[in-house]
Amino acid sequence: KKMTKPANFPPGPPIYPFVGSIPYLNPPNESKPKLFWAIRQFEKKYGSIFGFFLADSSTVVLTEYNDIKDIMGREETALRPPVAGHKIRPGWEASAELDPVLNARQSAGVAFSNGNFWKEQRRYLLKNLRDFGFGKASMEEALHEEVQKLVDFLKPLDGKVTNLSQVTNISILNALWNILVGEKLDLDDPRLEKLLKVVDNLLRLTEGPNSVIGNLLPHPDMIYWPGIRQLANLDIPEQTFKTVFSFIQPYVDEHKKTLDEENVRDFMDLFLLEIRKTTDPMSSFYGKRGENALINDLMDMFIAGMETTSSSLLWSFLFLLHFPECQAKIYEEIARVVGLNKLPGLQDQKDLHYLNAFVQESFRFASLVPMSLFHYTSAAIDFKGYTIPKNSIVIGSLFHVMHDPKHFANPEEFSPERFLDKNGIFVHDERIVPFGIGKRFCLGKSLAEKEFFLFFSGFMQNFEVLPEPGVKLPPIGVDEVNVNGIIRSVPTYQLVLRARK
Ligand code: HEM
Repeated sequence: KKMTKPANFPPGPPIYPFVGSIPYLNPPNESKPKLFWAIRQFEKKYGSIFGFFLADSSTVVLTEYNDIKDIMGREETALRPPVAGHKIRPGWEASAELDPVLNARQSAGVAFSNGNFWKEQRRYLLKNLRDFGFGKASMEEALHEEVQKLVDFLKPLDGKVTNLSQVTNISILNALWNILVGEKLDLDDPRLEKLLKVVDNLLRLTEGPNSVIGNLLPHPDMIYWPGIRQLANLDIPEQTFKTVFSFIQPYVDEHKKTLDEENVRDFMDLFLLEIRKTTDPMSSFYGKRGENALINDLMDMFIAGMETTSSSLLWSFLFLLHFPECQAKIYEEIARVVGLNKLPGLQDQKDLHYLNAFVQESFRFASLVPMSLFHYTSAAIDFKGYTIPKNSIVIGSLFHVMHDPKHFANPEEFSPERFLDKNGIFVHDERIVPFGIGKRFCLGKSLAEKEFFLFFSGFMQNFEVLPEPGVKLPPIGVDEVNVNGIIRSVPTYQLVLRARK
C-alpha cells in the first residue's frame, strides 16, 4: 500500500495514502504524533535533509544552518502553507482579493498571508517597528514605563512564593498594546485582563484552525457550507476571532475620528495615515482592505509577540534558579556598569557583557520555537541532489542549528561563558537564531530583543529569584520539556522573589 515517493525526494520514512507518514511520528507507546520528537529521530537516522508526508502534504526538513540560510533565503520558500481554518478570521478576504490563488486558504495578517499582500504589509511593518521611537515618546521610554510598573507591582511580593507567568504576560501585553494602540493601562486594569483573555484564547486556537478536515476540502469555499465548520472544529475559533476583532474595531474607529497628521500618537495612527494616502485600488492598504489588514496584523502581532517574549523571560528566570552563580554575576555587572539608581537603558547594553552572554545562552538553550514556523514552496527546488517538490512544507529546525555539536561544545550544557572571549568580552554568534532565518524571519525581532533586554535587566537590577523551599525544580533537559504545538513550553514553576533594595 506504500506510495511511491516524488522523484529525488529526500530520504525518510515510508508514505501511505491519506495518512502520509503520520504513523511514524509517534514516540514508542504513545498514541499521538509528536513532530519535534520525530524530527530529532529522523535527523539521527537520515541525516541533515529528510522528507516525509504530513497527511497529503509533502514535507522537507533541513537541520544545517547553511542549508536553512540558503533555502529560506529564496523567494520560492517565502510562503506559509495553506490552512483552511484561516478563512474563519474576519477580514481574511483582504489578502485573497489581491491574489486568489496564493491566498485561497490564508488570512489577511502579515504572519499567514502570501504574495504581494504579505510583501507590502511586511515591508511597511518592518520599517515602522524598526525605527525605534516613532510617535511622541520614544519606544524606549514607553518600555521603561512598563518595566517600572512591573517592578512596582512586584515589590510588595518581596519574600513571597510567586508564580510570575500571569504578571509577565500582562506586562508584555501591555507594552505591546501601548506601542501599537497607544493606550496605557495599569497592570490591574480590568480592560487589560480582558485583553489578556482574548489573546490567550487566540493563542490556544492557533493550533485549532490547522483542521485536517478543513484542509482536505477540495475547494476552499466549502468551509462555509452548512455544518462544515462544526465538523472541522472551527466554530469556536470563529467566535473567538470575532470577539477579538470587535474588541479592536472601536479603537480603530476612535483613532480615525481623532487622526492628526501633525501628531502621530502610536502605530495605529501611522497605519491609518498610510491607508488615507493610498489611492491605488490594488494596494493592500487601500480603503476597507487596509483596515482589515490593520486589525489582522495587530492580531498576528499579539499572537506572535506576547507569549514568546513572556515565555523567554520565564525561561531565563528558570535558568537562574538552576544556575544561581549566573545571577550573582549579572547583578554585580549591572551594579558596576549602570548603578542602582536608574533602570538599565539601551545605551548600556553593549557594556553588559556577561548579561548579553547569559541572554544569548538562554535563547539558545530554550530554543523556544524549535522548528520555527512552517514555510511552503511556490516552485520545485533542486538542492544537493534532491528535489523539494512544489507545494511542499519546508521546516528549518532552529533547535538543531542551536544545538549543533560541531559549533557548540556540549550543547546540552548551560554555559554563558561559551559566548565570552578570554577578556570577558561578549561575542555575538549568528547561529543563535531564535527568531528564524530567511525571508520570513520574525517581524518583531528588533522590538523583542530591546523589550527583552529592558525587562530582563530592569528585573535583575531590582530582584533576586530563589527556588521555592522544599520543591524540586522542574527539569530542563531536551527530552524532559514538553513541546506544545510549535512551542517548547516553559515548565510551570513558582519562585521566591527577593527585592534587592
Ligand atoms: C522572544 C520573542 C520572540 C521569538 C522567539 C519569536 C520567534 C519567531 C519565529 C521563530 C518566527 C518564524 C520565522 C519564520 O517563519 O522563518 C516568528 C515570526 C513572526 N513574529 Fe516573532 N518572535 C518573538 C517576538 C515577536 C514579537 C514581539 C512580535 C510582534 C511585534 C513578533 C511578530 C512576528 C510576526 C508577525 C511573525 C511572522 C512574520 C512573517 O510571516 O513574515 N514576534 N517569530
